[in-house]
Amino acid sequence: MNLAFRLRIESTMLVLASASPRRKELLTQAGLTFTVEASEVLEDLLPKETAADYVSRLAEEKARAVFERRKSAEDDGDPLIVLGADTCVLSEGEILGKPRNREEARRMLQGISGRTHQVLTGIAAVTRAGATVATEISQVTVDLIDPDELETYLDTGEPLDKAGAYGIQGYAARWIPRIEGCYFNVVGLPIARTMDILAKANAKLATPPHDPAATVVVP
Ligand SMILES: Cc1cn([C@H]2C[C@H](O)[C@@H](COP(=O)(O)OP(=O)(O)OP(=O)(O)O)O2)c(=O)[nH]c1=O
Repeated sequence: MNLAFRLRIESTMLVLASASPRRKELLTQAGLTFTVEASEVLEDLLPKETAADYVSRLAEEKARAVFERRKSAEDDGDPLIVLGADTCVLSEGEILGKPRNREEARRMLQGISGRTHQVLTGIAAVTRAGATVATEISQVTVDLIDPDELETYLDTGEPLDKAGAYGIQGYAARWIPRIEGCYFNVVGLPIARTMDILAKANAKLATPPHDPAATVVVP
Protein backbone atom coordinates (compact mmCIF):
# COMPACT_ATOMS: atom_id res chain seq x y z
CA MET A 1 0.00 0.00 0.00
CA ASN A 2 1.70 3.21 -1.08
CA LEU A 3 2.04 6.21 1.18
CA ALA A 4 -0.25 8.39 -0.95
CA PHE A 5 -3.03 5.79 -0.71
CA ARG A 6 -2.55 5.35 3.02
CA LEU A 7 -2.74 9.07 3.62
CA ARG A 8 -5.83 9.33 1.42
CA ILE A 9 -7.51 6.48 3.33
CA GLU A 10 -6.64 8.11 6.63
CA SER A 11 -8.23 11.34 5.44
CA THR A 12 -11.35 9.34 4.56
CA MET A 13 -13.89 8.44 7.20
CA LEU A 14 -13.81 4.61 7.24
CA VAL A 15 -16.64 2.70 8.94
CA LEU A 16 -16.62 -1.08 9.42
CA ALA A 17 -20.23 -2.28 9.18
CA SER A 18 -19.74 -5.38 11.32
CA ALA A 19 -20.33 -6.83 14.78
CA SER A 20 -17.62 -9.43 14.19
CA PRO A 21 -14.78 -9.09 16.70
CA ARG A 22 -12.53 -10.91 14.25
CA ARG A 23 -13.12 -8.37 11.48
CA LYS A 24 -12.47 -5.46 13.82
CA GLU A 25 -9.26 -7.10 15.06
CA LEU A 26 -7.99 -7.88 11.55
CA LEU A 27 -8.63 -4.33 10.28
CA THR A 28 -6.94 -2.86 13.37
CA GLN A 29 -3.93 -5.16 12.96
CA ALA A 30 -3.69 -3.95 9.33
CA GLY A 31 -3.08 -0.47 10.73
CA LEU A 32 -6.30 1.22 9.64
CA THR A 33 -8.22 3.63 11.85
CA PHE A 34 -12.00 3.32 11.60
CA THR A 35 -15.22 3.30 13.55
CA VAL A 36 -17.54 0.30 13.89
CA GLU A 37 -21.29 0.24 13.32
CA ALA A 38 -23.05 -3.13 13.01
CA SER A 39 -25.98 -3.61 10.68
CA GLU A 40 -28.57 -6.37 10.64
CA VAL A 41 -29.52 -7.79 7.23
CA LEU A 42 -31.70 -10.75 6.28
CA GLU A 43 -29.35 -13.66 5.51
CA ASP A 44 -31.84 -15.72 3.48
CA LEU A 45 -30.47 -17.23 0.27
CA LEU A 46 -32.20 -16.03 -2.91
CA PRO A 47 -33.45 -18.68 -5.38
CA LYS A 48 -30.59 -20.18 -7.44
CA GLU A 49 -28.11 -17.77 -5.81
CA THR A 50 -24.48 -18.94 -5.92
CA ALA A 51 -22.34 -18.79 -2.77
CA ALA A 52 -20.18 -16.04 -4.32
CA ASP A 53 -23.20 -13.91 -5.23
CA TYR A 54 -24.70 -14.56 -1.77
CA VAL A 55 -21.72 -13.30 0.22
CA SER A 56 -21.06 -10.29 -2.04
CA ARG A 57 -24.75 -9.32 -1.95
CA LEU A 58 -24.88 -9.55 1.87
CA ALA A 59 -21.61 -7.65 2.23
CA GLU A 60 -23.01 -4.85 0.07
CA GLU A 61 -26.35 -4.83 1.94
CA LYS A 62 -24.55 -4.53 5.27
CA ALA A 63 -22.35 -1.68 4.00
CA ARG A 64 -25.22 0.15 2.26
CA ALA A 65 -27.41 -0.04 5.41
CA VAL A 66 -24.73 1.74 7.46
CA PHE A 67 -23.82 4.13 4.63
CA GLU A 68 -27.43 5.33 4.39
CA ARG A 69 -27.47 5.94 8.15
CA ARG A 70 -24.12 7.74 8.12
CA LYS A 71 -24.08 9.61 4.82
CA SER A 72 -25.23 12.87 6.42
CA ALA A 73 -21.87 12.80 8.25
CA GLU A 74 -20.22 13.19 4.86
CA ASP A 75 -21.46 16.76 4.77
CA ASP A 76 -18.55 17.50 7.13
CA GLY A 77 -16.28 17.20 4.11
CA ASP A 78 -14.78 13.83 5.13
CA PRO A 79 -15.55 11.39 2.27
CA LEU A 80 -17.23 8.36 3.85
CA ILE A 81 -16.34 4.75 3.00
CA VAL A 82 -18.35 1.95 4.62
CA LEU A 83 -16.89 -1.56 4.52
CA GLY A 84 -19.10 -4.65 4.82
CA ALA A 85 -18.23 -8.34 4.68
CA ASP A 86 -19.95 -11.73 4.75
CA THR A 87 -18.44 -15.20 5.03
CA CYS A 88 -19.92 -18.59 4.22
CA VAL A 89 -18.70 -22.16 3.85
CA LEU A 90 -19.48 -24.14 0.70
CA SER A 91 -19.32 -27.85 1.44
CA GLU A 92 -20.55 -30.61 -0.93
CA GLY A 93 -22.68 -28.03 -2.75
CA GLU A 94 -24.34 -26.79 0.47
CA ILE A 95 -23.93 -23.16 1.62
CA LEU A 96 -23.29 -23.09 5.38
CA GLY A 97 -23.78 -19.92 7.41
CA LYS A 98 -23.68 -19.63 11.18
CA PRO A 99 -25.43 -22.58 12.88
CA ARG A 100 -28.73 -21.80 14.62
CA ASN A 101 -28.10 -24.27 17.46
CA ARG A 102 -25.82 -27.04 18.77
CA GLU A 103 -27.52 -29.73 16.67
CA GLU A 104 -27.04 -27.76 13.45
CA ALA A 105 -23.43 -27.04 14.45
CA ARG A 106 -22.85 -30.77 14.97
CA ARG A 107 -24.34 -31.56 11.55
CA MET A 108 -22.17 -28.93 9.86
CA LEU A 109 -18.98 -30.22 11.51
CA GLN A 110 -19.83 -33.82 10.64
CA GLY A 111 -20.38 -32.63 7.05
CA ILE A 112 -16.96 -30.97 6.68
CA SER A 113 -15.10 -33.76 8.53
CA GLY A 114 -12.63 -35.62 6.29
CA ARG A 115 -13.39 -33.40 3.31
CA THR A 116 -12.20 -30.25 1.55
CA HIS A 117 -14.55 -27.27 1.40
CA GLN A 118 -14.42 -23.65 0.25
CA VAL A 119 -14.71 -20.56 2.41
CA LEU A 120 -15.97 -17.47 0.59
CA THR A 121 -15.90 -13.93 1.93
CA GLY A 122 -17.66 -11.12 0.10
CA ILE A 123 -16.36 -7.61 0.75
CA ALA A 124 -18.05 -4.36 -0.24
CA ALA A 125 -16.90 -0.75 0.06
CA VAL A 126 -19.75 1.75 -0.33
CA THR A 127 -19.26 5.47 -0.95
CA ARG A 128 -21.33 8.22 -2.52
CA ALA A 129 -19.80 7.02 -5.83
CA GLY A 130 -21.42 3.57 -5.49
CA ALA A 131 -20.31 0.13 -4.27
CA THR A 132 -17.08 -1.75 -5.04
CA VAL A 133 -17.45 -5.45 -4.32
CA ALA A 134 -15.34 -8.60 -4.56
CA THR A 135 -15.38 -12.20 -3.36
CA GLU A 136 -12.31 -14.04 -2.06
CA ILE A 137 -12.25 -17.86 -1.98
CA SER A 138 -10.02 -20.17 0.08
CA GLN A 139 -9.91 -23.96 0.00
CA VAL A 140 -9.84 -25.69 3.44
CA THR A 141 -8.95 -29.36 4.01
CA VAL A 142 -10.32 -30.90 7.22
CA ASP A 143 -9.09 -34.11 8.84
CA LEU A 144 -11.60 -36.62 10.16
CA ILE A 145 -12.97 -35.11 13.38
CA ASP A 146 -13.08 -37.52 16.33
CA PRO A 147 -16.68 -37.61 17.64
CA ASP A 148 -15.58 -37.05 21.25
CA GLU A 149 -13.45 -34.05 20.22
CA LEU A 150 -16.41 -32.75 18.23
CA GLU A 151 -18.58 -32.77 21.38
CA THR A 152 -15.80 -31.08 23.36
CA TYR A 153 -15.63 -28.41 20.64
CA LEU A 154 -19.39 -27.91 20.77
CA ASP A 155 -19.10 -27.48 24.57
CA THR A 156 -16.79 -24.47 24.05
CA GLY A 157 -19.59 -22.56 22.29
CA GLU A 158 -17.03 -21.42 19.66
CA PRO A 159 -18.98 -22.95 16.74
CA LEU A 160 -22.16 -20.91 17.23
CA ASP A 161 -21.07 -17.53 15.83
CA LYS A 162 -19.02 -18.83 12.90
CA ALA A 163 -19.91 -19.87 9.37
CA GLY A 164 -19.60 -23.62 8.98
CA ALA A 165 -19.59 -23.92 12.81
CA TYR A 166 -15.80 -23.63 13.15
CA GLY A 167 -13.07 -21.07 13.67
CA ILE A 168 -9.76 -21.82 11.96
CA GLN A 169 -8.14 -19.41 14.43
CA GLY A 170 -9.18 -21.49 17.46
CA TYR A 171 -9.65 -25.07 18.71
CA ALA A 172 -10.62 -26.31 15.22
CA ALA A 173 -7.12 -25.51 13.90
CA ARG A 174 -6.12 -29.00 15.11
CA TRP A 175 -8.24 -30.54 12.34
CA ILE A 176 -7.02 -28.27 9.51
CA PRO A 177 -3.70 -29.41 8.04
CA ARG A 178 -3.88 -27.25 4.91
CA ILE A 179 -5.57 -24.29 3.31
CA GLU A 180 -5.06 -22.93 -0.17
CA GLY A 181 -5.52 -19.17 -0.51
CA CYS A 182 -5.83 -16.41 2.09
CA TYR A 183 -5.97 -17.49 5.75
CA PHE A 184 -7.50 -14.17 6.82
CA ASN A 185 -10.26 -14.77 4.27
CA VAL A 186 -11.23 -17.89 6.22
CA VAL A 187 -11.21 -15.94 9.51
CA GLY A 188 -13.60 -13.45 7.91
CA LEU A 189 -11.72 -10.58 6.21
CA PRO A 190 -9.13 -11.01 3.42
CA ILE A 191 -6.99 -8.03 4.36
CA ALA A 192 -4.88 -7.65 1.20
CA ARG A 193 -8.03 -7.87 -0.97
CA THR A 194 -9.80 -5.45 1.37
CA MET A 195 -7.01 -2.88 0.97
CA ASP A 196 -7.36 -3.26 -2.80
CA ILE A 197 -11.12 -2.70 -2.64
CA LEU A 198 -10.70 0.33 -0.36
CA ALA A 199 -8.15 1.80 -2.79
CA LYS A 200 -10.52 1.31 -5.72
CA ALA A 201 -13.47 2.77 -3.78
CA ASN A 202 -11.35 5.72 -2.70
CA ALA A 203 -10.18 6.34 -6.28
CA LYS A 204 -13.81 6.33 -7.46
CA LEU A 205 -14.54 9.09 -4.95
CA ALA A 206 -12.26 11.30 -7.05
CA THR A 207 -14.04 10.43 -10.28
CA PRO A 208 -17.57 9.21 -9.32
CA PRO A 209 -19.57 7.46 -12.10
CA HIS A 210 -22.80 9.00 -13.33
CA ASP A 211 -24.89 6.45 -11.35
CA PRO A 212 -24.14 6.55 -7.57
CA ALA A 213 -26.17 3.36 -7.18
CA ALA A 214 -23.72 1.60 -9.52
CA THR A 215 -22.00 -1.54 -8.21
CA VAL A 216 -18.59 -2.33 -9.62
CA VAL A 217 -17.53 -5.99 -9.27
CA VAL A 218 -13.76 -6.28 -9.00
CA PRO A 219 -12.55 -9.54 -10.61
C1 LIG B 1 -14.93 -20.14 8.63
C2 LIG B 1 -14.73 -19.13 9.74
C3 LIG B 1 -15.68 -18.16 9.99
N1 LIG B 1 -15.47 -17.26 11.02
C4 LIG B 1 -16.46 -16.20 11.32
C5 LIG B 1 -16.22 -14.90 10.55
C6 LIG B 1 -17.56 -14.21 10.70
O1 LIG B 1 -17.54 -13.44 11.90
C7 LIG B 1 -18.54 -15.38 10.82
C8 LIG B 1 -19.43 -15.47 9.60
O2 LIG B 1 -20.59 -14.73 9.84
P1 LIG B 1 -20.94 -13.39 9.04
O3 LIG B 1 -22.41 -13.35 8.88
O4 LIG B 1 -20.08 -13.26 7.83
O5 LIG B 1 -20.47 -12.22 9.99
P2 LIG B 1 -20.93 -11.91 11.48
O6 LIG B 1 -22.38 -12.23 11.65
O7 LIG B 1 -19.96 -12.59 12.41
O8 LIG B 1 -20.66 -10.37 11.62
P3 LIG B 1 -21.28 -9.16 10.70
O9 LIG B 1 -22.36 -9.76 9.86
O10 LIG B 1 -21.78 -8.19 11.72
O11 LIG B 1 -20.10 -8.66 9.91
O12 LIG B 1 -17.77 -16.57 10.91
C9 LIG B 1 -14.34 -17.32 11.84
O13 LIG B 1 -14.20 -16.52 12.78
N2 LIG B 1 -13.40 -18.28 11.59
C10 LIG B 1 -13.54 -19.19 10.58
O14 LIG B 1 -12.64 -20.05 10.40
